[in-house]
Amino acid sequence: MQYIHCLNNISKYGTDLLPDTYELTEEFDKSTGVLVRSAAMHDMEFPESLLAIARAGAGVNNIPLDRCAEEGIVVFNTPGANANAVKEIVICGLLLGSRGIVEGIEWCRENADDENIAKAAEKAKKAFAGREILGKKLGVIGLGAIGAQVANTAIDLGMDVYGYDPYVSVGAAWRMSSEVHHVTNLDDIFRECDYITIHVPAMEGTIGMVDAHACELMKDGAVFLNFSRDTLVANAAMAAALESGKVHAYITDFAVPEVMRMNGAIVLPHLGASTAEAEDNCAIMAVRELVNYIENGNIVNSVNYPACDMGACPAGGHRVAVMHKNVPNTVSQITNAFGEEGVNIENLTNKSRGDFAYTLLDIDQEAPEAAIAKLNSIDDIRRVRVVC
Ligand SMILES: NC(=O)C1=CN([C@@H]2O[C@H](COP(=O)(O)OP(=O)(O)OC[C@H]3O[C@@H](n4cnc5c(N)ncnc54)[C@H](O)[C@@H]3O)[C@@H](O)[C@H]2O)C=CC1
Ligand SMILES: O=C(O)C(=O)COP(=O)(O)O
Repeated sequence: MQYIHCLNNISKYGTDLLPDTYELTEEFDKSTGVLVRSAAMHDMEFPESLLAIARAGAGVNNIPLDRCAEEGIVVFNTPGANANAVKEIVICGLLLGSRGIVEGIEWCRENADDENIAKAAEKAKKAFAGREILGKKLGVIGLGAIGAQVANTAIDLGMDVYGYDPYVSVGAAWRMSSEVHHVTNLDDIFRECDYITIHVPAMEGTIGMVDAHACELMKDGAVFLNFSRDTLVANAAMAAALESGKVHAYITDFAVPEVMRMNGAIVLPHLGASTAEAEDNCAIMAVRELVNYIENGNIVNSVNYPACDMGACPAGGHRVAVMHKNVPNTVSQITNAFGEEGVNIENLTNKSRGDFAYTLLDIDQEAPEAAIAKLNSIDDIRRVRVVC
């Protein structure tokens, strides 16, 4: 039996796909696989039984990726599965930053008991007048699954769109409208655009990238949208920019105390991916990745181990997975360990990613205990698993 622990609510459409040999468990300590959304995992200790963590979503900054790699735990995410949900809320954010919608709603609530509210509204509304997004310049920082969709929809809405992403994938570039202007200097986005939206992961190199310098460059009355992560924006700089009127509105999906104290921030409680469709899509993809890894040793959409796919375990066949450091002489030690026991390797895939590597082998007989013991004794090997 394989035990799966959910650290957050995971859609039933995903967990219903778990085979009969899997059971959802409340006990983290006996889990083979973990399904998670935004639960903080950095301070957690992982049980020896844990093979994989699947993040039903995009951002993995809540998971200690390097420590997981060291402990032979594969971490997956679900690229693109919630991108449409985020795109739609970003479009909503553009409008929230353009029109006095939030203030107008607040005014109506405050005046709910006024019998003459209709007349009062006609008088009050001039305080909530806004501007249109048609023809305005939108800067998109990060043109991955979400950024590319935001750029395309903004083009459809008649905006003039500028995109910046030095690492854009070929797939995302293909999906993006040719009308998106390609920007190679981030400062130009800050300098030129009326609206700016950021869609990059929070990691070394992006944390704090919207700093005092960026705010200083922005056009007077710019609107900044952050549906990616709170840490991308330096809060003190944004607070000052809002205070001075440099930034007209800061629309963010991250309710942190510093932001709650900012005048001019419109704050949502991390709602970007909270649609039924996105939750179902993410859960389905996460469960498929987890089961494919546990059953076949295949790695699809991992963020800390290389991709590796040898198809389904051959019927009646034998497969061994070895997770190891990406250092010289490891693959030969692995093949020797089997060779010395008279085992023939029928298929072998070896892939690396940064400091770690993965070797998946189909062998012609049940893996001999002596070979497995030998592999487990090698320093640079992190985990050896008989898959089937
Ligand atoms: N508010 C919410 O509920 C949600 C928030 N997110 C956040 O949005 C982020 C992006 O999600 P996706 O578009 O699905 O990810 P993605 O991986 O498809 O796209 C990220 C893009 O950022 C680019 N990038 C990386 N470093 C960059 C830099 N320094 N400058 C410019 N571009 C850079 C990459 O090349 C990639 O194209 C996630 O990492 C997550 O933090 C994602 C989903 C839901
Ligand atoms: O996918 C992401 O990166 C998100 O931020 C969505 O987070 P959630 O699954 O709603 O906790």
